[in-house]
Amino acid sequence: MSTLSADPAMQAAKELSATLFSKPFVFIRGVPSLKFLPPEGPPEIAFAGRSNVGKSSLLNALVGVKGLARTSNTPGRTQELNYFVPEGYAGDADDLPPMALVDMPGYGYAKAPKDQVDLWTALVFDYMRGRSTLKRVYLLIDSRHGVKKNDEVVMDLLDKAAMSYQLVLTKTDKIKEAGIPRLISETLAAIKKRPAAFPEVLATSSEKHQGIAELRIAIALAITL
Ligand SMILES: Nc1nc2c(ncn2[C@@H]2O[C@H](COP(=O)(O)OP(=O)(O)OP(=O)(O)O)[C@@H](O)[C@H]2O)c(=O)[nH]1
Ligand SMILES: [Mg+2]
Repeated sequence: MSTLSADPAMQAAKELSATLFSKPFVFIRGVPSLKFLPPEGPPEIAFAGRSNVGKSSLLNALVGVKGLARTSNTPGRTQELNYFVPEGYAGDADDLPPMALVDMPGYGYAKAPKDQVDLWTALVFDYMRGRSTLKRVYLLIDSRHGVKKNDEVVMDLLDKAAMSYQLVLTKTDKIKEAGIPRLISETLAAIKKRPAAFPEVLATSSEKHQGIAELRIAIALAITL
């Protein structure tokens, strides 16, 4: 047995991830501006990244429901902070879901007017800076493009806010499998000196369902921190 699987914290996270993702998830709220945020309650996990990087697709792969979060070829599909929770909780103070997943608008290029994109970016940045129940931001990076200038800006903001984040490579089915380990080490090198970055990079493909079990376990660990 490897040291990792013998680790009691890892074992507990595996069990928690199995429980967390055993129920169907439902959409509960779209938040167009901060004043519509739900009261702070369950631990939140949010997905950030450039437009079209695959945030909504990754959320769907995590919960196992195609089309729950709306996806599109057109950058700028997700336009609000969209909250998803496991079903079966009333949502009152004494019956809160164990966590909420938050799909967010992308930053950078989108097929939408600039003013609109600026508003989405401000919404995402303000939410990530100021939400005390936000446990971790998953910052998605397209495997074909790597870390870009606007990802660096987001990481600067998260480091400054001391908001924990972890990088996730997406769409690995679009690159040669042999190139993945090198891409992971290059990405790790890019975050080495960043204080709030989790020192591990996950590689995923929502299309091929790769890296999804690992991400579920990482989320289970993150919400128990
Ligand atoms: N090949 C491949 N395509 C993917 C994968 N994940 C997402 N896509 C495609 O990439 C496009 C964008 O996916 P979305 O999930 O909508 O991306 P997003 O980051 O939510 O985009 P915005 O909401 O516009 O910021 C869609 O055409 C998806 O089908 C993947 O793992 N592999
Ligand atoms: Mg989206």
